[in-house]
This record gives sequence, C-alpha cells and structure tokens, in this order.
Amino acid sequence: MNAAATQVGPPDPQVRAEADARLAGLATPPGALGRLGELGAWVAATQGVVPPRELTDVRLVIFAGDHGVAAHGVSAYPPAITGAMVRTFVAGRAGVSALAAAHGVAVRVLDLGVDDDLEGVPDDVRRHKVRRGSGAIHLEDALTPEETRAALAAGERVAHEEIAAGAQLLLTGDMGIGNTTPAAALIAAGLGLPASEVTGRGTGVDDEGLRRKQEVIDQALRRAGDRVDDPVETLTALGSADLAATVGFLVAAARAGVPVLLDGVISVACALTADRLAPGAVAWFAAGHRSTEPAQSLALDKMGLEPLLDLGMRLGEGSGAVAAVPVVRSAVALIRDVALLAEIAP
Ligand SMILES: Cc1cc2ncn([C@H]3O[C@H](COP(=O)(O)O)[C@@H](O)[C@H]3O)c2cc1C
Ligand SMILES: O=C(O)c1cccnc1
Repeated sequence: MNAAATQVGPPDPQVRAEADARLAGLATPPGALGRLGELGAWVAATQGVVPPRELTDVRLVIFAGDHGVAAHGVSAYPPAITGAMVRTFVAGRAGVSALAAAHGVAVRVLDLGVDDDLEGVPDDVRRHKVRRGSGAIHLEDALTPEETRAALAAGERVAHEEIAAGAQLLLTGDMGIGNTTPAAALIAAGLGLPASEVTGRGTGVDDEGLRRKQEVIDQALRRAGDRVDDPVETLTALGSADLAATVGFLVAAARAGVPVLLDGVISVACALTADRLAPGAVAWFAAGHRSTEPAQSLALDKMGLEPLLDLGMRLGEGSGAVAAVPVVRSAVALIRDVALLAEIAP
C-alpha cells in the first residue's frame, strides 16, 4: 500500500447523469421512490451501466482480531469470545450467518490478529494473520509500522481476490472483543473530537465501564499526539491488525471501482480512515445501517452518508450491512424493471 495520499475518482459522472435521467423518466411520480431512487442511480454509476445489473454476487468479509485494551475493563465480555465466534462463523451459526443465508450473501472470515492459534480452523481463515492480539492502545502502539503495512497489504490482497472471483458488491464485518474502543479512537482522531463525544457502550458496559473506556480512549489520544494527523500512523498507534486490514480492503475496493456497503462503528471507522488515506474513496461507499454507537453517526455525518436502516442494532459482524442488502437489491430492481412513463402514457 502506498502511504502517500492519492485521490480516488468517483463513480462515472456521465453514467450517473444517465441513471438520474432514467429515474426521472420512470412511470412513478418524481421523487416517489425516495432514497431508493438515488441508491439505484448510485449502483448504476458504480457499475458504469444504465440500467444496472442485478446484484447476484454479494460478498461479506469479516476481519477478526483481539485488542490489548480488552484486558482493561472496556468490554462487557472476555477476549476468549473472539476465537469462539470465529469458529461460529466457520460453522455458519452466528447472527450474521443467519442474515447472510437469508439474503444470499457469501461470508468469508479472516483471522488477522486473534490471540489464539485457532487450530483446526481452515487455512484460508488463518493465512493472513499478522500477530496474536494488538497492543493496549492507551499504553503502547497497537502495531509496529511493519505490521501496519502487512495488515493494509493483506486487506488489499483479499479485496483483489474477492473482486477477481466476481464480487459486484462488497461488505465489511468485524469480530474482536474490545474493538469498539480502537474504532472510536480512530474516529476521534479523524474528526478531531474528544473521547467524551465518541465513546459508546459497545457490547453493553455499565456506567463504570463506560467511564473506564472513555479514560482509555482519552489516554490513547494523548499518547498518540500529533501522529493522528497521518492515517497510517493513526492505525499503528490506535488501530489493530484487523482494523488496518479492513482499511486496506476498503481502499482497494474503491480504487478497483467496486461498491461497498458499510456496517457499524468498526466498519465506518475504517471507511473514514480509508478516505483519509485515499481521498475520494467514500464515493464508493454506502452506509447499511445506523448503529447505536455515537462515533458511527458522527463519522457518517462527516462523510455525508445517510444509513439505509435504523433498527437499533449494535451487533457488528457485518450484520447491519447484510440486513441492508435487500434494500440495495430493491433499488436496483426499480431502476432496472419499471416502465418509462413515455412508454405507457396515453
Ligand atoms: C457473543 C458476541 C458476539 C459478537 N458478535 C459481534 N460482537 C461485537 O462485539 C464486540 C465489540 O464490542 P466491545 O468493544 O464492547 O467488546 C466485537 O467483537 C464485535 O464484533 C460480539 C460480541 C459478543 C460478546
Ligand atoms: O456498531 C457496531 O457495529 C457494534 C456495536 C457494538 C458492538 N459491536 C459492534
């Protein structure tokens, strides 16, 4: 991954204009499709064709890893859950597995930094591993600079593999106890906000846990200092292997011109960081849902993204993105299949 920020061009503006014109000509009153209309036009522009093709190949990649902060009282659950959930994704029995099966979304889980060797789990899951666990970000860097580069490159490689295999729409998911802490820190760093504004309850910490989590984020931001001005340095200081890989994946998808549906606070923190690394990348992203985590809404506002769903979800795993796939498919069906008013008007 080239650390120097290089601009990413938007979905084809001419195709977008053609899609907007088709939308305006459909046998529906202007604006009657609401945001479904705009969403269909956006998909057409990302594909470079009007009407857009049906989204038959939709793929979710879940990046898993452990986080040193999890040993410091920032989560309602113990770190051992991370490895157990990786095995549950492999078995197809997690929350997101049920949604993905219902909506025809392929799921791939990758261990970038789980603090467990995950013996017996398929090699494909483990072959991108960068390290076991990431540093406790209030006390030390999450990663070495070499590990950050390796994780960014791994995410980039995975995006290219999925695109080469035919992905038309990509989704990102996360698994890692404690990961809402580095995600909130990345958002605080990217938006220049204090810990008090970005900290949420994650898996459901009590008031004492929330206070500890805010202190950890505050201490981490103070420790990182002005390194937060650089997105790669931010990942080294405040991120993790799984988050850095997600950033690499998002940058590569945007550069390759493949649209991405984002999930909750972890996915959105990585999208914000990807857009800092590759300005303009955000034009290839849509927001699947609004999470209850405050940092997610702050980052979505900053990126100008309006979530498709608002169901009070706070699961992660890519679940909010997968739940929004039928909405995206609905948008495509409308702009593809509805007659033009000119064809039917007497
Ligand atoms: C059983 C279980 C399944 C999950 N699936 C996703 N998460 C979510 O919760 C964790 C983040 O929240 P925090 O920062 O508070 O630890 C991540 O693992 C995230 O993927 C889960 C958490 C648990 C306990
Ligand atoms: O916003 C999310 O995706 C989220 C919230 C809480 C816990 N895990 C994930």
